[in-house]
Amino acid sequence: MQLSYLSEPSVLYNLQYRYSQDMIYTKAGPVLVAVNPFKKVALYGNEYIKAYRNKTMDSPHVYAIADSALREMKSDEVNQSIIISGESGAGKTETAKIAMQYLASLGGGSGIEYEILQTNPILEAFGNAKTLRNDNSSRFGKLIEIHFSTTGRICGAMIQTFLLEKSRVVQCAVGERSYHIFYQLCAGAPTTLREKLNLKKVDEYKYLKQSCCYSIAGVDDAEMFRAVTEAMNIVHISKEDQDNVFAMVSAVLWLGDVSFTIIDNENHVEITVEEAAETVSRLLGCSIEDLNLVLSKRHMKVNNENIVQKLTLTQATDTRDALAKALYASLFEWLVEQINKSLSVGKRRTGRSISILDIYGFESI
Ligand SMILES: Nc1ncnc2c1ncn2[C@@H]1O[C@H](COP(=O)(O)OP(=O)(O)OP(=O)(O)O)[C@@H](O)[C@H]1O
Repeated sequence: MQLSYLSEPSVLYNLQYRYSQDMIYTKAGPVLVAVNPFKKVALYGNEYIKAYRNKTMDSPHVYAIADSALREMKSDEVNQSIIISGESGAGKTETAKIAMQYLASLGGGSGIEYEILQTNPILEAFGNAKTLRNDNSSRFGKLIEIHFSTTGRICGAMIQTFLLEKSRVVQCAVGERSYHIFYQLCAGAPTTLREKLNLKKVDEYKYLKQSCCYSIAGVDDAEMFRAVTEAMNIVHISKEDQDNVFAMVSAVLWLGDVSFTIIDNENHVEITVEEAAETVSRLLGCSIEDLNLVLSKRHMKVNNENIVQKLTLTQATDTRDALAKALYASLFEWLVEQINKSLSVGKRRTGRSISILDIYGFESI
């Protein structure tokens, strides 16, 4: 904002110069430009929060943006929105979390702010994956609406998610991973759960094997699994529901291993009754016959008549993958629903809100 001559080279030079001094934030009118440092920078924490709250610090920062949203919400009595945009790996999700931390710190007190922050590990486990650009890439868009009471305290929140990348569940490029939760569950499930869900090692599942990538440098999936279950406890997802969630995650993995046997010379198939089919039907709570019916036959209604068409190998494989994607997407939606119930504002919704939009990056090469 202080540049005398505004041109692309001078803007870029200044961004680069500031970046080299670890000044990753620059102000351009009401817009904050954040350049991903890809390392820990000493710009966050209680001291900084205090300084921005007391206005003893005024250099460009996400805290300053969150602070003005909070102030304007209170003084003008108008709801505020913070829109975070940028390409994949730019730092949107981290920036959204930093803004949430500031709001939680200033508007906290009831304890609900801690629950709101704990939704991050859950949504990241089920909706983030390692891509070639970003080890923790959000594969969905998120809008979080944080509600404040008339006294300016956080009283609840509502999360909306958009466009989860379902195809990743069944197909994944070499060097990338599917959703973190698959690896976390296999690495961190305690023995009893492991036996109940008949869990194998990650490199034994067809869906996970195709990308030849099982771990992320510096990330302990078993430890992350414990963090996710802890976060689920905090947002009041019962132990029984958690077990059901993990049963569905395991069912999706095992679905990828369900194979078919050709039964005639027109390439029609039936499900092969072996460990994969048995495990899937047990975890889903249906019989193998029902699973076979769903995966190897198509039911149609023509002129009020029910017609059953046998599927070929390719069609049955596509149906199996579609079921895996639909199961996973429903599970993700269900989780968001449970989180929203736990954070529900309900009758406490008396004041205003600040929304943070973190919409996922576009891969431009
Ligand atoms: N302020 C920051 N300080 C330190 N590291 C950061 C910061 N912002 C981002 N990073 C690093 O960059 C990585 C990618 O950031 P992030 O996941 O927020 O990107 P994104 O824009 O949300 O990407 P996608 O669209 O793929 O989800 C983070 O995992 C973290 O390592």
